[in-house]
Amino acid sequence: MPRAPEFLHSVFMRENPTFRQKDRSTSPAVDVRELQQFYGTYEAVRGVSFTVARGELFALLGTNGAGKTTTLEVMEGYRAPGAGTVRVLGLDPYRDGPQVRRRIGVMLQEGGFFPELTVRETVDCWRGFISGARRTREVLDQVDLAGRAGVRVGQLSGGERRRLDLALAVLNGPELLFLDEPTTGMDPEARRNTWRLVEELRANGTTVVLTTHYLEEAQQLADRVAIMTRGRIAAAGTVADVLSGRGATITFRVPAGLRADDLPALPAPGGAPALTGGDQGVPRTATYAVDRTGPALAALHRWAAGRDVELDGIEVRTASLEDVFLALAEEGGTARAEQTEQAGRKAGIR
Ligand SMILES: Nc1ncnc2c1ncn2[C@@H]1O[C@H](COP(=O)(O)OP(=O)(O)OP(=O)(O)O)[C@@H](O)[C@H]1O
Repeated sequence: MPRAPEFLHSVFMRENPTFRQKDRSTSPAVDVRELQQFYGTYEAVRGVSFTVARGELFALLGTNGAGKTTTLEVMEGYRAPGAGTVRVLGLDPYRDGPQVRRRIGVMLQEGGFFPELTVRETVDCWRGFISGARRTREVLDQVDLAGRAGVRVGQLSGGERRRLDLALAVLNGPELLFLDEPTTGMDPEARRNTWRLVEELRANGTTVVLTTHYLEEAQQLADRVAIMTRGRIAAAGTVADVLSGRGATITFRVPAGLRADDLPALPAPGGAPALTGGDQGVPRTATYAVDRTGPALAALHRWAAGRDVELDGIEVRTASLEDVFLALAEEGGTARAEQTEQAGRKAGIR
């Protein structure tokens, strides 16, 4: 037997199908299905699907021109989907724009500010557009700009401007925050402070969707990531999911007096190591790329014990997000070729 509030809730939901459809608590924060987006005839986003759960921090990664910002702009309601469906907090962000915008915060790649206004005046000015906005002082404290409140925006550093962008994005106390490359232009300390702030927001229940070029940022912050290349999602999941099965490298200094032929073939793709160094005082180093570290290390230790040699400087390094990112970028065409193509297109069409 349901208790009274649950019972009333279930009756209300049954009698109000429209409300049920927009139920805030059960629908994912973001639900993107088979999204396609075109610029003229160019298909910038080619059938992308993912969901972001409430309270999750989701990072969209990818090479330049992969389609991250375009996907973000559809989620933010700035563009109608070319094909497919997008739901944000259970609503259609394009059709239900005003309703959605009240509940989300958006930090664009480049915010437009009036350089003559001070930081405080800028925030006050934005507060005028928002009902129930948070207090200026509170928001400036949160982004560590309270000490710069009286400074003209034109005199802020690049990193400080990004923090002002962030202040404006969280002014309405959003349930869902979109951050497009939030730490670009920040020094390492400011970047870490921003990570702390984003972690605090998430700890307080805010859902965060971010794009970033800093892979350690995604590795540090994200519950789940999706890596886009050329308009498609090439890998997605937790960082551990994305790294799983991506292998590792085993490196050690080649013992003195041994030739390349003396080194063992390990259970690894190709079996043989890559050799580096060996002249001008640089020690000769062997590196094996292996799928599974256990059998490869066991074989290496058997070989070393049999020859009575030391494996000096041995290091086992599992694949990082950067390794996976670069491998995927190469699979989708080299990142460099892609960037050149994008630059040409941007120059011609934008
Ligand atoms: N207004 C536009 N007109 C024409 N092409 C565009 C336009 N905006 C984006 N594009 C193209 O669409 C593709 C995806 O661009 P998008 O900005 O979404 O990529 P991105 O992954 O965010 O890249 P970056 O990391 O460089 O910001 C690119 O090839 C880009 O050149």
